[in-house]
Amino acid sequence: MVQNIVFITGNENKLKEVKMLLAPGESEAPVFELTNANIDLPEMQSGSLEEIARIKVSEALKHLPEGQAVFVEDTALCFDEYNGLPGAYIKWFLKSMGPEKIVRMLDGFENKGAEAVTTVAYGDSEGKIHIFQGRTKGKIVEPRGPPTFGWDCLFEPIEGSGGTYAEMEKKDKNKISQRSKAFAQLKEYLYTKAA
Ligand SMILES: O=c1[nH]c(=O)c2ncn([C@@H]3O[C@H](COP(=O)(O)OP(=O)(O)OP(=O)(O)O)[C@@H](O)[C@H]3O)c2[nH]1
Ligand SMILES: [Mg+2]
Repeated sequence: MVQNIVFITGNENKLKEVKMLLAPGESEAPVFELTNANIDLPEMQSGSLEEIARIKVSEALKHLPEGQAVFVEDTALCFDEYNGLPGAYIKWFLKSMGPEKIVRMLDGFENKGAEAVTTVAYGDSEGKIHIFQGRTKGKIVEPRGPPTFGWDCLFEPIEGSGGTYAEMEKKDKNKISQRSKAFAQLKEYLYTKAA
């Protein structure tokens, strides 16, 4: 039976990527159907990315009928020189400063290293929570590429071919991004559980 799973997010760019990442492969029979709900969930902030995602999905479960499977994700951008900050707070830094000033936060530091982290929390039909996490290392650079998605224009992944996320085709970003690594684990879990 094809199970329905709801992805709760207010972020159109995330939704676009996640739809691509969870699409069944050519030889795969779909085991779940993905729908989306834009519910503005309260986001508890914490130093623990896992705890943020866990609480976020618990909030989501409160809005849904019992037995509905759901997932959320929370994405952080962690600077090496800041010992992991801004982390999950990057959203608020972006909102108040914009990408240009975020780059200036590393002026005076030689090490521009950063790590993008996506943490997925999946609440299954029994309300049990499963956590999956993907990480991609890179560096913070002067903005390059269209400023359409958060900090995409200032993050240059090491695994890529030298471009920022914003300069990459979606399909290429999806080969190496922290989000693709986290969702590959969720997909694997959903497919093996159904087997
Ligand atoms: O350049 C980017 N490439 C990415 O791959 C990416 N993923 C997330 N973000 C941004 O980082 C903050 C995360 O906050 P966040 O995880 O709470 O997201 P959100 O509040 O926008 O959506 P949601 O919580 O409703 O799902 C938000 O400012 C997002 O726009 C990204 N920026
Ligand atoms: Mg959010």
